[in-house]
Amino acid sequence: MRYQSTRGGVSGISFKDAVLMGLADDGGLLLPETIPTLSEGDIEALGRLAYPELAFQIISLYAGDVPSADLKSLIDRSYATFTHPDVTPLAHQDGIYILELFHGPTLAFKDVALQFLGNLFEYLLAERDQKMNILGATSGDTGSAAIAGVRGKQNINIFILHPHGKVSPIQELQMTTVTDANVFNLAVEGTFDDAQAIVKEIFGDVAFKNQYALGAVNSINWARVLAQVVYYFYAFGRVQRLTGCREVSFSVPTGNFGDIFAGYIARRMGLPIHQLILATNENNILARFVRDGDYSLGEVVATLSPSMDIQIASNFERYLFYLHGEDGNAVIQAMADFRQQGRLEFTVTQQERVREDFAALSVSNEQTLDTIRSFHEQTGYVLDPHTAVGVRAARELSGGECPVVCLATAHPAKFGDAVRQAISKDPKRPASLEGIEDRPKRSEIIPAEVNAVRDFLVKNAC
Ligand SMILES: N[C@@H](CCOP(=O)(O)O)C(=O)O
Repeated sequence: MRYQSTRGGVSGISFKDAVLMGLADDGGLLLPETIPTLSEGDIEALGRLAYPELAFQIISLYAGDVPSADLKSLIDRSYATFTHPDVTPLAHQDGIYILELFHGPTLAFKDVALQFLGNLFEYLLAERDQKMNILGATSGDTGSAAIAGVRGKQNINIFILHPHGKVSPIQELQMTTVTDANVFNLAVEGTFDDAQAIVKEIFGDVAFKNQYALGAVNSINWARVLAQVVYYFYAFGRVQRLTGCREVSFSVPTGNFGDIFAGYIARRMGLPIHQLILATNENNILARFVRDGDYSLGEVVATLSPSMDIQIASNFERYLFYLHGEDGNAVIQAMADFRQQGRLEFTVTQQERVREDFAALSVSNEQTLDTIRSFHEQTGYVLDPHTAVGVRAARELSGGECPVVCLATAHPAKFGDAVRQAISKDPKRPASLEGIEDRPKRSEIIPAEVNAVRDFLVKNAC
């Protein structure tokens, strides 16, 4: 399998090189040159596998340059850190299947990919006798998961930018209480979009990127998306065996478009996904895009689901690539138009295609609280606010023709304030959060300026 950039300036590179390159050197995002397709029989057989074995089968299709035994051992180690034997168990509550993606070390779906990516980086660096400085941006969950994936590892330093004061208290503590010498938390005086723009600009300076061996942990890194494709197959297999259904719908709370893009890839591989429901909070650019073709930039607003407080979704460029018939020049033009005008126009045909690919809903804070409350009343199950956004969208948009899986992206204990507002009691705390408030902390407040981050990195790079 070879990889190409959405902007056409990089092609023919291997999986290993794509993982280490992160953002493509032409500023685009990397994608496989072809998407392998699977037969109905293959998919049914995959659906019977245990999670690590399934992950191995799917990831192998895209990572042919990693010897099988090595890949298997990387994957097995990555999922051994999950506290549930099924890795991503499926709960059935009130007619909806809840795919619990939060049993990893930092209690969010990001662990599914970042436990793997941390091990993969370590493996690739040892093989090439190289070092890496990871630079990433987080609206709350990616940061701690990436840190957990590489803390204490040899030859890797990690620099994570989060928007100062705009992540939940537990999310912040999960990052800042990791005081290993290779971990640097930077609280940026701005929004997640500011932080992500800084990261992308620094990656865009290819000479600097190469000099400091920068690595990407955000879903701009193809390995992130790939590892997330796996759980769509897993959920499909489990639900198919339970219900005998031919198709399954998925409702996906998403801010950076990575998680739902993984579902889009799964569908391109042949997974019979009936509806892919894109669920956003009040930062609704993606929902407006799907529903009305209105892709225009708004202000980032703070909501009860802070991990989705995003306007500029980085993976959107990957979808644009397909929407523009895999034409890199059209993507370059679209990205330039968006930078200049803060909006994009789509033809009627493109808008129709988008509505075939996705359904979408923007869910308000009030509706989020109402969903946590009513779901709890009906089932006793406590949703985190992001999952509540997904459940709300599933309820409103799925036609009931086939089962719906809602991706449960985080554990409710990460968002105690929102849960308390909804059900007047605290969510149960998993053991990993016990005493987190009392641990020593380390982070730096930094202006939302490229040079400030660049200087910090230069001083602290490995
Ligand atoms: N919601 C994310 C934002 C970064 O997204 P990513 O998938 O590109 O890492 C977060 O919680 O940090």
